[in-house]
Amino acid sequence: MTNEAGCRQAGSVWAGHRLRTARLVLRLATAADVECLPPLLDDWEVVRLTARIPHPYGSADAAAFVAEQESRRHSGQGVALLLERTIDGAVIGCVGFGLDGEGNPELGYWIGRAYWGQGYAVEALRRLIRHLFETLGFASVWAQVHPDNLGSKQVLAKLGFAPDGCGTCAMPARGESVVSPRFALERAKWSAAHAARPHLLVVAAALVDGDGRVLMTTRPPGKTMAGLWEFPGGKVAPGETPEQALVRELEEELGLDVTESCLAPVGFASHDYDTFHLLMPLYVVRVWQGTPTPREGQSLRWVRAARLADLPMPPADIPLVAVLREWV
Ligand SMILES: Nc1nc2c([nH]c(=O)n2[C@@H]2O[C@H](COP(=O)(O)OP(=O)(O)OP(=O)(O)O)[C@@H](O)[C@H]2O)c(=O)[nH]1
Repeated sequence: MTNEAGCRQAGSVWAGHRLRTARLVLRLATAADVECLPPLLDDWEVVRLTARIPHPYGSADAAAFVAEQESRRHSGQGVALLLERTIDGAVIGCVGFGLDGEGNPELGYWIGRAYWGQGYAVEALRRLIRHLFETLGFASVWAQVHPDNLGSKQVLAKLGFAPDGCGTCAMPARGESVVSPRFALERAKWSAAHAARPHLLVVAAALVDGDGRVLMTTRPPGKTMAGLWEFPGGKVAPGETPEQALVRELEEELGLDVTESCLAPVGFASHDYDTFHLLMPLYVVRVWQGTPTPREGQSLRWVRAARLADLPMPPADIPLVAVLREWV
């Protein structure tokens, strides 16, 4: 766990973890990623304020990056994780860290230009930071950004980082060094904010038809995780029982009439999203009045239980797929 200087080694603590967020999987790069990196990184606007990404950027640079990251990870210098979108498997950017001389992680990140302004950097870094503090036990993390990189400063502010002086930042790929502001986040501050995240009670239904297929719906445009496939349902309102909430939600979302007596609880999701903890009982429903009609712009699909795992879904739903296989 520690190197000769007494520092924790990144390679010895990063055993290939894949981290999930609401919309992303954070994973190590492999040789199969070499072709997807140049379309994202051969873009001056993306790389001009970064320290080490060459410009122009081609397949040879991507292959060198993948090889270098493997050796950095194994030698305990740092870890880079590509951001893969759950909905379509597209690689959209990268987050990572390198250990400084005192063994503290310094964060780095970039997002492909087509994916700017959608909260992906904050979402991915929030997950990485949580892993660094909660699982790997680091005491603080820091980052240094080019003075002109306003977007990057905003990302760090949203994550709770505070200014922490200035330092000279070598930018070998740009052929210069720049005096840049530093930002830091201590574990105690992060822990207090994280502990204050709310619990959310949501209720969901697996509507099962006569052929044993389950009705899945996409999250409507404009909602969090839009486009991912989920079980119909929604938040339990104050004063409602979960069953009452489900009867209401199925009528609002799908125009279906179910009575509470038709609802059979079969399991629940307890998922710690980075900004709230979800508790979601799942009910199997086999009897209803009406034809499922998308009333909120969602898509509908009847899916065999054995094929549910093929759909991109919120991370909380993944364990429920196995539960449903036993019931359907
Ligand atoms: N309905 C539903 N929500 C889910 C599932 N999985 C999952 O993580 N969630 C999460 O649970 C929360 C439900 O919120 P929602 O926006 O659907 O609730 P709602 O219909 O009451 O929406 P509203 O607050 O816009 O009125 C969201 O954060 C959603 O991402 C699922 O399978 N079904």
